[in-house]
This record gives sequence, structure tokens and C-alpha cells, in this order.
Amino acid sequence: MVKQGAARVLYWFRTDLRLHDSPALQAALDLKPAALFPVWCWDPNYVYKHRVGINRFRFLLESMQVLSDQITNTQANSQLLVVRGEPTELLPELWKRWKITHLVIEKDPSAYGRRRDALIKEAAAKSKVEIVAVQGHHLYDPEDVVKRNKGKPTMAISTLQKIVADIGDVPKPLDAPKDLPLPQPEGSKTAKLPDLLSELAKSLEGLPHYTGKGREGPADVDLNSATLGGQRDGELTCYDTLNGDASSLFSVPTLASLGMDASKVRDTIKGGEVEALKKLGNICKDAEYVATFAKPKTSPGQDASDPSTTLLSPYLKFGCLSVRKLWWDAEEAKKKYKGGSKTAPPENLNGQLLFRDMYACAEHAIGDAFNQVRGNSVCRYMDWYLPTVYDKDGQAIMPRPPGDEVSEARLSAYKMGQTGFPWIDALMRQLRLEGWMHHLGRHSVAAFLTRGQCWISWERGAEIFDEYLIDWDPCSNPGNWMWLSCSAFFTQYFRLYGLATFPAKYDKTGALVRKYCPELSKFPDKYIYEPFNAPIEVQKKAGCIVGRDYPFPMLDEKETKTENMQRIKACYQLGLFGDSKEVLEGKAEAVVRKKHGFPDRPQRFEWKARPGDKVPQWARAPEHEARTTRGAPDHVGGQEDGVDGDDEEQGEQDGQQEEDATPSDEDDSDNDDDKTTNGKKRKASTAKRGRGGKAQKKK
Ligand SMILES: Cc1cc2nc3c(=O)[nH]c(=O)nc-3n(C[C@H](O)[C@H](O)[C@H](O)COP(=O)(O)OP(=O)(O)OC[C@H]3O[C@@H](n4cnc5c(N)ncnc54)[C@H](O)[C@@H]3O)c2cc1C
Repeated sequence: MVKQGAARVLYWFRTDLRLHDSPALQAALDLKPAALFPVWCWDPNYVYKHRVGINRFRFLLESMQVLSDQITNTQANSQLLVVRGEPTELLPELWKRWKITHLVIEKDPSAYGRRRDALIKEAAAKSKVEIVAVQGHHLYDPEDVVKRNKGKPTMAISTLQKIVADIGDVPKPLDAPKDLPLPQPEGSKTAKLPDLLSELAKSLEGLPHYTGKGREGPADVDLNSATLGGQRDGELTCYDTLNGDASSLFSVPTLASLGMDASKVRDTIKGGEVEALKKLGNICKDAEYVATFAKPKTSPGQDASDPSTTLLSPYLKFGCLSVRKLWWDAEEAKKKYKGGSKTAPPENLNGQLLFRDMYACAEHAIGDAFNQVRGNSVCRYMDWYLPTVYDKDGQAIMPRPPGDEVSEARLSAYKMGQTGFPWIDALMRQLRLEGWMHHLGRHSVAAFLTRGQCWISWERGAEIFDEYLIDWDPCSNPGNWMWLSCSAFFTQYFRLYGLATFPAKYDKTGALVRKYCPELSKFPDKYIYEPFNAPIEVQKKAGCIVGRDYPFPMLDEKETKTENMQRIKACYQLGLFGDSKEVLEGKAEAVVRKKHGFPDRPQRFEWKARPGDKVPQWARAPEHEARTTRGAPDHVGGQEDGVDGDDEEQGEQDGQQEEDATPSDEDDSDNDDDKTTNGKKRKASTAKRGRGGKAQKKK
């Protein structure tokens, strides 16, 4: 037991880049430390081995810089101390040389974080450094929730709601500290920041800087991919020193030192605690917006500069914003609205935060397998194309060996926003450029890639999101992908998104498409979501010939939807899950295909080039190059066709019920069709759940 006032605390920042409402930081200060070292460890596992695109790095570096400034604003002679190296190797050196008595962390609930922290704990125990780990990243501690759920994952929002009702209220937020102890080496007489930094740097002399051990990241990470701007084009120099250059000791690395060119991305979403609190303040000032917030009524058609939802997810992801503060500020705002809140969980703002907790608790119970199909006990098995491939020891093979060429071409076209479906392409380009997408946009692209059209494994989609989303989260990302692919959480696979009908409900003019697919910007509203249906004269007038200036649709929406619907139904009937014997032994695909006679590779979607057409990007697989003409898709140049008809009715006839899921934002937002193909209104049950048609807009 360290004497009061004798504690020397290393505070290790990870997903808590803030000073306000940080229960872990408060726990550090409660130790009344003689010295406090606010450390960020620039982990090569993240830089080399993880899929992190330029936008997330930019946001993270900005947030780190803002945190460092916030620390300096609170204690003029302190700052964030950024060291570069593997935490498991570097932290033990720091606590030895800085005579650390306590390591304080906010609990990282993810499977990866828990594994890393277990190693750190082991090392700390050997060095007699006490570890204090405090939950602050979620409303409730996932460990506690899972324990109360008897070790089971929370697969429905109602399950979580029941459990947390027993736990009690979300803790009230704490103020930011008014003062912080100095990061002072033992016995140091100096209290001035530049001198302290020099002394700290001196104390680390002799330690080797990170040399790139384990540099090999997942080779399929496409950071250099071309079309919309490569992401890494320079050399990575951030590990050339252990604690930054002599002129900027322990400083935050720059994007350039990651080999990235900041001019290649938009910085619409600025990082850091200050911006987060400003945004939250503005949102909560608008009591009506908060009190009437209903997720299904928000619009995916608005971009990141004017989002219909809060766009706070990047700040929650990196902990620039405390989720508890958001919870309570929203509660306060609702009280200020006449008559109080008009909406309730799960569709209101607080309900959205419960979804975040639900996925965290589910991930906590499942562990590493949550991010994949194989071994994942809650994930239904479907015979997706391009699944993760495993070696005989059950290890995922990286990079993934190529799968069938049609699916590979489709996946790459999808990633680049070149599918030939403007709604999907606009969303995917927005994702690459801005690092964010509205929730219902995520619904559209996730359903399209998986059960809707491409029948490609949700694991591939989750990887793309991992690479490009700023708010990528190890629990919410796989959880939502499973939801959208009807692999877990949600089972109403007969509910789909029309690739033209769904966006047209929110924005008939196609503003998002015009912004992110400028080649289509001159198309009249009528064809903005289906330019391939525009007569050639209209295409010429718009200055964009489909097949030459913008790709043909890479598949037939209607055909794939019908085929996939049968397929998913068959998989549901078979009832295999990620931990079924057949899946673990790698035999499930053969079982499904044999039983139902599905082809083991996609039917090729044939199209015919018209004179002057270019071969679209998606079709440029080597085998295709040699061919010049193909069968024409029957809807090119054809009539407008409402493709999403009677899915719901079919599902209901089939007696498909949602299992463990409860009515939620997703339930309503999945309901993209107001009428059937023949114009008939939906059944009353569906109509009741449908939106009023008008999208909610933040003032
Ligand atoms: C396929 C797919 C992948 C997704 N991947 C991620 C991810 O990696 N990281 C992530 O934070 N969210 C993810 N989401 C959930 C959701 O789309 C985003 O949280 C939301 O769009 C963020 O925008 P916002 O802050 O404006 O949300 P708001 O609607 O303003 O909601 C406020 C907050 O609630 C939380 N939230 C809302 N909806 C969800 C949800 N369905 N699941 C979990 N948390 C939610 C977020 O923290 C969000 O910031 C994904 C959704 C889908 C369909």
C-alpha cells in the first residue's frame, strides 16, 4: 500500500481522450498523486496491423492534440506524453524509469483490449505496480451486465433494458479537474514543462525505438487504393524516435509521419473534446430536436455538414465525449421542452446509446469471435461468398485468398463506389471521403452487400467500414453488420431496401448523389437514382453516358433479391450457427449448397456494351477483358420499376417472426416500402410501424 501523497501515477489514455467526466482520471486523482504522467502509447499494432484509414488517423491525431492542449490548459507544465512503441514492451520500461506506483486506465471492454490489458496487468504485478481500471466508455459496465445476464450476450435491447433497470441510473457526469499534478521525475527540482520533458526524455535514453517488428499488416488493407485518392503514399517515420524529435519531445505524431497526405481528405468532422462539447451544447440547446428525436424519422440523405442525427459517434468512439454526459444532457434538454419528451427508447437519443451498450455487452460475452462468423455462437451461418478463410489450425488466412472473381469484382466496385447504383455509390464515396455515413445509409449499403444483392459475407463489409469509418467500433460494427445481414439480432430478412425507392423517400432530388457522384449531377430528378433507365438523349444532355462515364449496374437488383431471399430462407431452415460442427469443420458451405442446389459461385450478370461504352470498373476481371459483348440487362433503358414489392407479406406468410429482437430504430427504418409492386398498400401492421414520410431535421 502506497502512502497517501506518495503515489506516482501513470495515466494511460486510450479511448478516453477527454478531461470532463472521466471516472478513471478521477480515480487517478483520488490517489492524490505526487506526480501524474498522462501517457499515450502510439501502438504499432494499431498503425501497422489494424485497418485504419486516413480519416480515422486524422481525427485521432487531432483529438490527441486537443487533449494535450486541454492538459496544458489545466496544468501549464504538463501535456500528453506520447511515446511510440508496443505498450506491452514500453509501459514496463516507463514505470521502471519513472518510479510509477499506479497504472490507471479506463477499462477497454473489447476482446482485443482485454487481452492486451491482461498482459499489461501481468507485467505490472511482477513490477509491483498497482493497476486501477475503471469503466467509463459505456453507460454501464459490460462486465457487470454480462454477469447479471448469466454470462450470455445481450441480443435484444429489451434484455439490456431489463438488466440496467436493476442496476439503476446511469452515473451523473463529473466535472473536468481544475488542476493536475506535474509529470515530475523522482527527485527532480524542476517544474517547468520544457525542462520536465528533457528530464523525462533523458530517463528513457538507451531504450531502443520501435523498429517495425510485426510491420506486416493485413495485406488486403487497401490504404493505397487508387480511384478516390490513395491513403498512404509517403514513408512511415513516426517510429524513428521513441519520444518524438528533440524539438518537440513527446509530441503528437503528424499525419505526414504516417506517410499520409492530409490534403487528400475532408476535415468536415473535426476531432477533440472541445469540438465534441461544442456540438453537444448546440444539440441540447435545441430542446425540441432532442425531445422529438426519433431515429427512424431522421434522413440518410443529408451529409456530414448538416446531419439529421447528432454525428457524435466519432467523439464517443475515442472518448472525446463522455457517453454519460450525453445521456444526462439529453435528459435535461428533454425536460426543457414543453410537455417533456415526445419519444422514448429505443428510438430516442438515449435509446441510441442503449444500442451502443447492447452491442458492447454482446461482444463482451462472445469475445473475439464476435467479429467473424466462425465460432460465433450468435451468428447464423449463411453460405456467403468471400467468407473468411481459415487454415487447418483454425487461424484466419491473411491476406484472404481470392474468392470467385465475380464477387471479388463486385466487392471492389462496392468499396470504390462504382456499383452503378447511385445511392450505394454516393454513400460509399461519402464513407471514403468523410469517414462517416448516416445510420440508414449504413443500413442500405450493408443490406446491399449481403442478403440484399451481392450475397457477400458481412465480414468483408465490416472490414471496409473498419478501414474508413472514423467511429469504427469493435462491438457496434460487427454487431450492426450481423443485424443488417440478418445473421444475428434481427431476423426479418424479407424486409429490404429499394436502391431507388428507399432514398427517394427521403430526397427525391438526390442531393447526396449529386454531391458524391458529380458525374451524375446533371441528371433530372426522375433518373437520379436510376440513370441506367434514362433514355440515351437524357444521358447525353446530362453529359454522362451510363457504361462510359458512370458504370452500368453491376447486378440485377430484382434478380439478386429474389435469389437471395430463397437462399436466406434455406439457411434459416438449416439453422446452422457459427459454432455449429459443420461450420467449425469447414463443411457448412457444401451442406447448404448440396441440400438446396444453390450455385457455388454467383451467376454472372451479363450486360452488353453499346457502341462507345467503356467496360465498367466492376467488370474488369482478367477473364472479362477478352470479351467484348455480353447479354444486355433487361432493365437498361427500360421502364422505371418498383422492385421491392411484397417481401413483407411473403415473410409473414412464411410465419417468420422476429426472435429475440424488439421494435427498435432498425425495425422501423428497415421498412422502406410503403407499397407493393402492384401499388397495393402494405398491411396495416406494417403501415402502423411506417414513418410519417417527413424526415426529422436538426435545426
Ligand atoms: C452496418 C453498420 C455498421 C455500424 N458500425 C458502427 C461503428 O463501427 N461504430 C459506431 O459507433 N456505430 C456504428 N453503427 C451504428 C450507427 O450507424 C452509428 O452509431 C450512427 O450512425 C452514428 O451517427 P450519430 O452519432 O449521428 O448517431 P445518433 O443517431 O445521433 O446516435 C447517437 C449515438 O448513439 C449510438 N448509436 C446509435 N445507433 C447505434 C447503433 N445502431 N449501434 C450502436 N450504437 C448506436 C452512437 O454512439 C451514436 O453516436 C453501424 C451501423 C450499421 C448499420
